[in-house]
Amino acid sequence: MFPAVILAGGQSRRMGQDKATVTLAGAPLLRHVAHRLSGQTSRLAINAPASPQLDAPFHHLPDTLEGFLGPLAGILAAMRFAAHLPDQPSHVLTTAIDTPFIPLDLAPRLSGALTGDTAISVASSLGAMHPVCGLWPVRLADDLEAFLHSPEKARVKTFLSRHNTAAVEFPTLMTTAGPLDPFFNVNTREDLELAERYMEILP
Ligand SMILES: Nc1nc2c(ncn2[C@@H]2O[C@H](COP(=O)(O)OP(=O)(O)OP(=O)(O)O)[C@@H](O)[C@H]2O)c(=O)[nH]1
Ligand SMILES: [Mg+2]
Repeated sequence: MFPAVILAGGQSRRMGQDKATVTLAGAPLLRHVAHRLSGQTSRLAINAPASPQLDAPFHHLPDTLEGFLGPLAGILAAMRFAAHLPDQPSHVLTTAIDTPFIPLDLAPRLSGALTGDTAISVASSLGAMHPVCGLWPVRLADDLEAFLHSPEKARVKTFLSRHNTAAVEFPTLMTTAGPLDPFFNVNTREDLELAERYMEILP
């Protein structure tokens, strides 16, 4: 199993409140993501500017580069964290704070795609890639840091295009209200209301 880092280093501008602390079905979003990752990872950390005021027993990782450089800055912090772990994992899993329905088989399926020359494995659903949800080789940390200093910097997809990347397609979740994208993204208050309704009807 690989370590995992929940990326919560964004500014939550659309939500207007730090998404790590937003409550869904009576629990912070962070709890939902951590719950869905439990059993899939060797250890869990959260990437955020400040340690969330939650009773979370997770390791806290601030970005290693300043200036809100986007999700890749969090992915770099995740790689640097993994590189210092005693078991020296080859890869680190990342996922966003605002996706409370992520697949329960996320890590094994992403890791199953790491064959041959494939360096990075990222999630996809309904034909769309979710580039912040992936398995990243720890050895690419210096390359990523150099990329973050280049003019193209922030775009995750540009970084992915520089490496052999596998996109792993995940099926929709079946609910009584129809299919639900497992990577449904809670960015706004309206998304949060929708997520509340989905929580009630998830099997
Ligand atoms: N470490 C780090 N993570 C980021 C940064 N920007 C976004 N992220 C993370 O990337 C994921 C996707 O972010 P978005 O939902 O697009 O952006 P957000 O900043 O959370 O919210 P908005 O401000 O409303 O766009 C989330 O897990 C964010 O926490 C950043 O500058 N640094
Ligand atoms: Mg988002």
